[in-house]
Amino acid sequence: MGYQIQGNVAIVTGGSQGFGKEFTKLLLKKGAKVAFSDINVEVGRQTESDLQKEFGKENVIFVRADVTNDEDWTSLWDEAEMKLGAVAILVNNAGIGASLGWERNVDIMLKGVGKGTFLALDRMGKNMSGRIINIASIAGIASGFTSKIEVSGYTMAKHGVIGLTRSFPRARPAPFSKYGVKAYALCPWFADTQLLREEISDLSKIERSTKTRVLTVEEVGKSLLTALEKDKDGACYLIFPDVPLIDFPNCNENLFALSVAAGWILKKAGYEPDVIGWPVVLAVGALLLIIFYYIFAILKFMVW
Ligand SMILES: NC(=O)C1=CN([C@@H]2O[C@H](COP(=O)(O)OP(=O)(O)OC[C@H]3O[C@@H](n4cnc5c(N)ncnc54)[C@H](O)[C@@H]3O)[C@@H](O)[C@H]2O)C=CC1
Ligand SMILES: CC/C=C\C[C@H](O)/C=C/C=C\C=C\C=C\C(=O)[C@@H](O)C/C=C\CCC(=O)O
Repeated sequence: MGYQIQGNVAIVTGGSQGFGKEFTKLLLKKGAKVAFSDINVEVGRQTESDLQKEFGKENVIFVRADVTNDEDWTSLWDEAEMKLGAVAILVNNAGIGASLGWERNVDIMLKGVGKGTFLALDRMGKNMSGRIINIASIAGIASGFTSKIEVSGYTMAKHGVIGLTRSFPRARPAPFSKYGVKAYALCPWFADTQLLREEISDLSKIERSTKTRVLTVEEVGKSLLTALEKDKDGACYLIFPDVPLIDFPNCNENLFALSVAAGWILKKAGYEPDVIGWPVVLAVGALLLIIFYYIFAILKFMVW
C-alpha cells in the first residue's frame, strides 16, 4: 500500500539541482505539491520556472532558505503551508562537498537535518502524521572510502543522520511515535551531480579506483519513491549501482547484543581477557547458531 504521495504537500531542501530537483519532480509527478528550498537563488528560480511550466504554478514553489538558519526554516514552513497547504513530507537533502570543511559539513548536513526534523515533528506532529526522508550517504554507513582526510567531516555528518533516523522506531517509550511521524534514510554511493564534480572533476577516477560506476540522479530519485512505498520506519537504504535497493541491517544494534552475549558467556566459562574482538564475537555467534539449531531439531523431533 505504502505512504500516499498524491494530494500531500512536501518540502525538499536543496532542491534547485541534483537529487533535490529530481525528488521534487518525482513527487510532483506522483501528485504532490512541493515547496523546494535552496540558497542558490539563481538556479532555484530557473528550476521553479521550468517546473511551474510542467506542473502548474499552484503546485510548486521555490523558497530561499538556508538549512542552518532557524528563522529560514520557520518562514519556509510557513510559506509552504500558506501557499500549498499542511506539509506532510520533508526531504532533508541539502548538502555540500567534503572539501568545504568538517564544520560546514556538520552545520549543513547534520545540524540542518536536526533543525528540519524537530520542526517537522512540531508541525506535522499536530496532525499525527508525516514522513521525513533523510538523504545520508554510503559515508553514513561506512568510512574510509576515499583517500581525502576532509571526507571524515562529511562522514561525521552522515553517520549522525543515520543515528537520528534509526532512533525513530527504536526509542522506548517511543518518543517519535506519539507524533505519528516516520523517518527513513537513503544512502547513495557516489552519484553524478555538481557536488561530486566540484570535488573530483574527472569522475572516471572514482570509477577506475573503485571499479564501480557512479550512480545517475534518476537511480537515486527512484529510491525515494520505493522508500515511501515500503514506508518502513527507521529504514536506511543503501543505493549501489547494479544491485537492488538494500534495506541495510542495523548492524551496530545486532552486534551490540551479540558482543555482550559473547562477553557474558566467556565470563561464565571463567575466561576474562582485557578485551574481546570480532573473531571471538563471531565465534560465539556461530556457537549460538549451532546450539539453536540443535534445540530446534530436538523440539521438532519431540513434537513429531
Ligand atoms: N552526489 C553524490 O555522490 C552523493 C550525494 N549525497 C547527498 O545528497 C544530497 C544532495 O546532494 P547532490 O544532489 O549530490 O548535490 P548538489 O550540489 O547537486 O545539490 C545540493 C544542493 O544543496 C544546496 N545547499 C547547499 N547548502 C545549503 C544550505 N545551507 N541550505 C540550503 N540549501 C543548501 C546547494 O545549493 C545545492 O543546490 C547531499 O546531502 C549529499 O551529501 C549522498 C550520496 C552521494
Ligand atoms: C564518501 C564516499 C561516499 C559517497 C559519496 C558521498 O556522498 C559524497 C562525497 C563527497 C566528496 C568526496 C570526495 C572524495 C574525493 C577523493 O577522495 C578523490 O580524490 C579520490 C577519488 C576516488 C576515490 C577512491 C580513492 O580514494 O582511492
